[in-house]
Amino acid sequence: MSLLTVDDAAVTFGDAPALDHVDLTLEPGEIVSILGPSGSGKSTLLRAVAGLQPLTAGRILLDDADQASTPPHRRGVGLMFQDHALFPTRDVGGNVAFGLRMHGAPRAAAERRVAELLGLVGLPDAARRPIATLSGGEQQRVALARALAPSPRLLMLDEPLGQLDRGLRERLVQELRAVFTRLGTSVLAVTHDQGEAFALADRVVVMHDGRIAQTGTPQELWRRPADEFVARFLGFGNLVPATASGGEAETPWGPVPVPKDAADGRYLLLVRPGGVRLAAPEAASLRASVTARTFRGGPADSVTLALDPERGPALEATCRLGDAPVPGSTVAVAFDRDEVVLLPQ
Ligand SMILES: Nc1ncnc2c1ncn2[C@@H]1O[C@H](COP(=O)(O)OP(=O)(O)OP(=O)(O)O)[C@@H](O)[C@H]1O
Repeated sequence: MSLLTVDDAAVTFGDAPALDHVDLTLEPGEIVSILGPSGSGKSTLLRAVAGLQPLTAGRILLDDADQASTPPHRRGVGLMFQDHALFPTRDVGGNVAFGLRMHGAPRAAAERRVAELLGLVGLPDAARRPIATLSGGEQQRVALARALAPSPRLLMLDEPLGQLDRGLRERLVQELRAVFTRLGTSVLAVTHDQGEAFALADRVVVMHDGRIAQTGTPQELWRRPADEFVARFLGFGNLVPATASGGEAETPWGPVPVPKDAADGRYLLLVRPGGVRLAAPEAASLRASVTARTFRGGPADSVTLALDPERGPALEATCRLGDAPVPGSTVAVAFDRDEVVLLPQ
């Protein structure tokens, strides 16, 4: 039995659909990220599940029970928003205990739970600290402890790390995943940041104009974006129209090898930057000049190259720093079949 079932859910403001007949399930213990650009309907979906946004059509089920007549506070879901609004006049412990006391937990039990949660989020001795003395990252952890305290059956996060700087976000997202995995918490998290979605979730749902464009594990989305929108949203740019026939495609760059099992026909062809290889001039038929190179770092000492080929649109390639040609030089380019994806036109 799925924990959450969104069944053909629609929300319309005026005549514009904010949620356009969306189907989604979430299993117990699963962490799902909703990823999409601004205005794609992410928050509307979250608010609908929480009961804060009525549906125009369709159903929300939790543990198979239709929630149409269940008010938000009886749905057993926890919410943590970007603007996490801690109570400034209560100390850390008072903030974390808030939901517990609301649910009628006795004081001693609430205090034990607060101590347990503050330990879990890495602030074991902070219960009596005033909110004003906390850094942004510490406030975020307190907000998380507060949302987790009543043990919601589903925890929903709306851009939970949106206001923090990049380094802190990357660290916190790993901590969040570790905490959720340890507790077995079921999570639905909204973000417009691909890195955050990939680092946090077991499964990512990409939204576009109120619809689900693609659902899959981070690896599946990265390996096989379903269409041009998803590919571009994930940052892929090497896209050209192509006609495939017999394991090869005719493209503006010339012939490109395509997956062996691809049916003949017309496609939009994507080459991931890692599949644009710098080759010996005699081994490749496409020459390109290097227009820029950007050091990305990481364990592979990776560099991104901007290439201007003799035919076809600009190309992006990645290589190791030690192998990277300097801007202004001419290289020969070959395409790696395994890094080519054929998308519908
Ligand atoms: N209360 C409202 N009244 C009218 N239109 C709304 C309302 N709430 C959302 N919308 C519209 O619905 C669409 C989806 O909005 P939503 O906030 O769900 O998008 P989002 O993906 O969460 O965007 P963001 O990342 O900017 O928060 C947008 O076009 C938005 O303008």
